This record gives sequence, C-alpha cells and structure tokens, in this order.
Amino acid sequence: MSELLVSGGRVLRPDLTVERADVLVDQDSGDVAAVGEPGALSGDDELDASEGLVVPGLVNAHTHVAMTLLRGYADDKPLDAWLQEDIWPVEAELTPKDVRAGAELGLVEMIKSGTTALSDMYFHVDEIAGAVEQAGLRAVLGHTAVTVGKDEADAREDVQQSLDVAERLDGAADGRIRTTFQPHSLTTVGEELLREFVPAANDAGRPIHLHANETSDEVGPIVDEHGKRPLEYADDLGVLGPDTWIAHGVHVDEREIELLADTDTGVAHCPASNMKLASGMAPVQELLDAGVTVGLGTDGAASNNDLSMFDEMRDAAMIGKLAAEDASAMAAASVVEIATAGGAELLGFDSGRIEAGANADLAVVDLDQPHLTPAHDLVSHLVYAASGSDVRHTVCDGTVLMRDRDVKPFDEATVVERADEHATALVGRATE
Ligand SMILES: CSC[C@H]1O[C@@H](n2cnc3c(O)ncnc32)[C@H](O)[C@@H]1O
Ligand SMILES: [Zn+2]
Repeated sequence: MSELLVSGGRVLRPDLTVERADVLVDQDSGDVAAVGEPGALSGDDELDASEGLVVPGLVNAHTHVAMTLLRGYADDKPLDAWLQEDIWPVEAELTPKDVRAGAELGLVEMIKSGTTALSDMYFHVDEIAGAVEQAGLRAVLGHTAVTVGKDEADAREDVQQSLDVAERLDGAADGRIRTTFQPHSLTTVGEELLREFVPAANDAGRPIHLHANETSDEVGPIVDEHGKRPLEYADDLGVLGPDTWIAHGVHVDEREIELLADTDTGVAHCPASNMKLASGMAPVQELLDAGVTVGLGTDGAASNNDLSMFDEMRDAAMIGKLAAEDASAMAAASVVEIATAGGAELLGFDSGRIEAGANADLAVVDLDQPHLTPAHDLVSHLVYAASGSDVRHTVCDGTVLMRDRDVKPFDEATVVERADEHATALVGRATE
C-alpha cells in the first residue's frame, strides 16, 4: 500500500473550522486514510504543507473547459448576441483536435488553481474525456444537444447522441468520469424531443444538466409559448429531480425556488459569467435559505475569462450581497461550502471535504504571503484575499497533480503553445 502524508500544515475541516493536522492519503484507494495530530502519522511520500492550509479540492459545477480557445475572443456583449454573432460561428469550425488542445489548457489552469472536479458541457466529448483521464481530475461530462436551426433528423440525432455519449463514457478513467444527459437549454431544444428523451434519460438513470433561467430574454418566450414559468415547464417535462442541476438559475421567482427545493434539483451558480454577460444576479442566498443544493461554476473561459474558483468565490460573495442587498448574505463560509461540498453533492462525488473515507481530492494553499497576512480568519482569506496562484500542491484521487506549482500530468509549456496555435488557426478559419 502506498501512502502520502500531507504534513506540517493546517487543515480546513468539514465544519469549516481550521486545525493543525496532518492528512494521510491512501494512494491505492484514492481516499483520505486519516486526519491526525501533527507528527502522529507517517507515509511513504510526503507533501510539505507547512505555512499552508489544506483545503478540499474545489469543484467547478458548470464549465465548458475547451472554450479556453475563445478566451478574450468576444467580450462586452449580452448572451444572445455573444453566442449568435461570435461564439457559435467559431464553434462551428471546431475540430476534435482543437477541443483536445483547449481542454488540456483549461485543465492545466484548473490544476494550477486547486480545482479537482468539474462538470462540463460541450461536444467532441471523447477528446475532453481523454484530456481529463490524462489530467487525473474528476469530471462529469456530456454531449450538449442544441436542436434549434436543425432539421428533424439532425435534431433527433443530436439529442440521441447526448444519451449515447452519456452511457458510453460513464465510469471511464477508473470511475473518475461520470456523465449527464445535456439538453443545452429549455429554449434551444424542441419540446417534442424533450418530451421523448427526458423520460428516456430518467429511465436509464442518467443525471441531467442544462442551462436554465439564465437571462430574462429566455423567460418571456417560454411563458408566452407554454403559459408557465421555465422551471414549471421543466418540471412538467420531467427534467427536475435530485439528479438534475441547472446552470445559472438567475431569473427564478418564488414558486420556482420552491420547485427546486421540493424536487431536490440543484443549481450551479456562475456569478462571473452572469456579471460579464449582464444576465442578472441570481438570488443565491434565497436559494440556500430555501434548502436548494448550490454549487459554484466558472462557466466557460470566454464569458469569465478565467477558470479560477478562487476568483469565482470572491465574485459569489460580492454579487450575493448585492443581490440580497445585505452585507451578511453569502458570507465566506457559505461561499466555501458551495465551492466544495455543495458542488461535490451536485456532481455525485464523495469529495468536497477532508475526512477519513472521503476521496483524497485536496489542495494546499500557501499562506506565507503578504496578501494573506495576518491570518485572523482563513475561511475569509480563501474567499476574499487568496487567488489561484497561491495554490502550492493539488491532489486528486490520491495522486499528486501539482507539486510546488509543477504540473505533473502535462508539460505545461507544450499545452500552452499548442492551445495558442489551435486558437489562432480556429479563429482564422472562422473569419476568413
Ligand atoms: C454545445 S456545448 C455548450 C454550448 O453552450 C454555449 N455556452 C457557453 N456559455 C453559455 C452560457 O452562459 N449560456 C448558454 N450557452 C452557453 C457554448 O458556447 C456551447 O455552444
Ligand atoms: Zn454554460
């Protein structure tokens, strides 16, 4: 049995208290074996956490990891114009190799900023799965179906592909990859296909992930066409339930919040994307108060423009207070909770906490920094003062993915260079 000792640091416990402790990782099972008194445990290998805080690996509950290729390509537009005028025309030119290059870049960025699990929506999913397998991260993946603008046969094939990909890839990478059925949104997939395929996904036991209630522009047409709010329509289709999480949930009314809570449907809150596209402010404190499970997501790098969950935590705290008009809303502890345990619950991974028996998915944050001094409250620092570049080591499934900022599964310089080449050629093809 091979054991890794994360030693000499402080540890963020599941109740968000901090104590001086060492963490012993069973690298064969990929679980935390023990959390013990400093010096009381020993391992075959050691990770130095002195002057550091051991935290659960951060969980990115909604992203499009390969969209790193479009980082900074189109900014300063609202969602609809951004997608239709800029993003979708370029995505139409994406090749599988582009997606692999973009995914590797995004995964390196995640490892470097302490993220150990992600929920992704995109296409050419085999390439993303290959990159996740190489990265050593955990992911929930899926092929996203969009049927608007397609003839009946193509639309059906796209939705069928979402189900097929989910079935084929579930359990890949030694179980680190799980899958979801993914209608893109309630307005971009036709009702007939939703009525047919959502029950099929439910019967197959497939979790569902989709964008919903992101902008006010998408609410009106649903109310006009179906005579009900988007999440009432989703409920009627069988979309809501304990294995579903929606991305965004910005424009939800009281009844919809109740529906989310009653059906145990989760929400991936994406504050940076919501601010950048001026989509609105999600009532995230209200969602939590109603008992809804909430995770935190960056969305894609084209609408953020980075994949750091540290930036996202700060954004969640700031916009959460503004949305509630209450400085006590989205307090640091709530934000850390949604970025770790909340996200892990949505994605269905036994991660998001440092405790014997849980997945050994963790990061060590270097506290020995001017901007993290003094250390009155380390939970506060995680949300309001730390950044992704403060992460010293990242571990997922018991494997060290970054040691002293050296990313192990990839040659970082090669990944950066290849992604840059693919992004330039892609945009060239799309705009020539
Ligand atoms: C077909 S994969 C996912 C699809 O979604 C697009 N996308 C990226 N960000 C958003 C967002 O905030 N709302 C809706 N759709 C988004 C992405 O470009 C892909 O085409
Ligand atoms: Zn999205």
